[in-house]
Amino acid sequence: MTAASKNVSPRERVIVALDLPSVKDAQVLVKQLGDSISFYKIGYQLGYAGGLDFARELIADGKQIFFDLKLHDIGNTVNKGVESIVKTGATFLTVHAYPQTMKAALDASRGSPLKILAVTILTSYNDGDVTDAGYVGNARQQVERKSLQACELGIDGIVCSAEESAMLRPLIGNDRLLVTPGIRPAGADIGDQKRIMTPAAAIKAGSDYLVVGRPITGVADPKASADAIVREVAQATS
Ligand SMILES: O=c1ccn([C@@H]2O[C@H](COP(=O)(O)O)[C@@H](O)[C@H]2O)c(=O)[nH]1
Repeated sequence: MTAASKNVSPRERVIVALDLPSVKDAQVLVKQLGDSISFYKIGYQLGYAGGLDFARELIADGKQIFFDLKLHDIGNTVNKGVESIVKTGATFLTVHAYPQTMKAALDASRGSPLKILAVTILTSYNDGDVTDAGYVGNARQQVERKSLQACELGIDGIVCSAEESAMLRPLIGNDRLLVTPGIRPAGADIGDQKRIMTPAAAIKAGSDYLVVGRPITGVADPKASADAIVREVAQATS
């Protein structure tokens, strides 16, 4: 956990991934979760189904929004895209951790409250997947290399697995955020994730924010699951 997030409550540290097919489904879930959750992530599925406008509604209702759009394009395109995202009032936006991309995003967000997060190596990748993607070295080494590059450019935060949080914290310092998907409460279905940690272990390893999707959205009682995860985070931070 960083100085940058020291005043963040356990509830705000749990970001629910709204990976749902429609705004209607998302509205139902957000209502079910009520005050248990205050931070939502919108990615491809909902984003391409009206989620960008829905984000504005959530922000107007006092929720925080993480746009997980994983931008990667020529600098000018990324820069203009980020300018549009700044106007929504979102809190976080992801870009892939490529230097031109990160620089363009940071230039566009400068002076705004939007924080740019660099996606290093996806949590669904193991070492074999990293090799298949054409990288030299293993997942951990690539996460380290990309994170250092991102920090040199002045990135606001890193997206990685919580498995790398303890290794990264001393390297990236206390002012940058570690945002970690691939969170699985003990006994939860792992799905396609490969580099995972429990909520408590992730917080203890130094993660600032935990991204949780299916362990909340895919269970019979999402609110009970969310409350249990927030409790686990609270215990781990106390
Ligand atoms: O490396 C990454 C980057 C982003 N994600 C996103 O987080 C959620 C995780 O959902 P679960 O259902 O809890 O697996 C999902 O929206 C991904 O797109 C990630 O998993 N890993």
